[in-house]
Amino acid sequence: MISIVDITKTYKKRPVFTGLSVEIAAGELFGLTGENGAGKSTLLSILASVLPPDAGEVWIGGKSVRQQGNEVKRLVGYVPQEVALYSALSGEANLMFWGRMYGLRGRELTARTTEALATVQMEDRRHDPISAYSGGMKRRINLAAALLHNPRVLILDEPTAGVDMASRSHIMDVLKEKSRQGVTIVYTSHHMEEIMACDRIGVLKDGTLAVSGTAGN
Ligand SMILES: Nc1ncnc2c1ncn2[C@@H]1O[C@H](COP(=O)(O)OP(=O)(O)OP(=O)(O)O)[C@@H](O)[C@H]1O
Repeated sequence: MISIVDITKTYKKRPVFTGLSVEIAAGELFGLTGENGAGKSTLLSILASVLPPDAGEVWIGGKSVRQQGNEVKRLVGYVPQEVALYSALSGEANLMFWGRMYGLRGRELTARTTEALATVQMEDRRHDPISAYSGGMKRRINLAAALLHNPRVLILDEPTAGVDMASRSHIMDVLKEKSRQGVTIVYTSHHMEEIMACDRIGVLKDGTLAVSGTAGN
């Protein structure tokens, strides 16, 4: 489902990775970890078609992130590390906004918003403005926004950072269920137990990716 072929990325002459390749199968829950600055967010932004690689190619569902970025974005739900929400609007209004951006309208938009709020257990605070949410609640709404259009691929940059333990374990359950339904998930975390729950683990270090196990396992 995701094919990363020999990609290179350099910031101001400092290489983040050189010649990185990996295949991620449909329905796989792939955990990515590594020290601060190892390049996890950079790799995820490339997969989400937000940042181009300097060289190499990434294919998602057979589409090139370089040449078919807009089609890739339709296939992908992306949660960046920074929370991107309108603080004056309620959680529900933020989700409705994102849903419209994904082309959802009318009853479908309302139903998907309600479903996403339930998935991240935020129904009771749906009408409160984002400015009244805790950091963990904002992360949960950000994750809900990525789920709205039922994407085939989820790219999640530390979706549980700042989230309390009970909600983290609920989010992991949601991700495992999505993966069982065939959604391909690439997920970063600094929590070892969350990484260990993945089908395969990739560790980024010194510009290379060491991967445990075999694709499809
Ligand atoms: N816009 C940028 N300009 C210059 N250098 C950058 C930029 N973004 C990231 N870097 C550098 O690229 C390297 C990888 O950063 P990245 O944010 O991908 O790491 P990370 O593994 O996600 O780290 P963390 O665990 O802290 O989130 C770091 O050395 C970082 O300083």
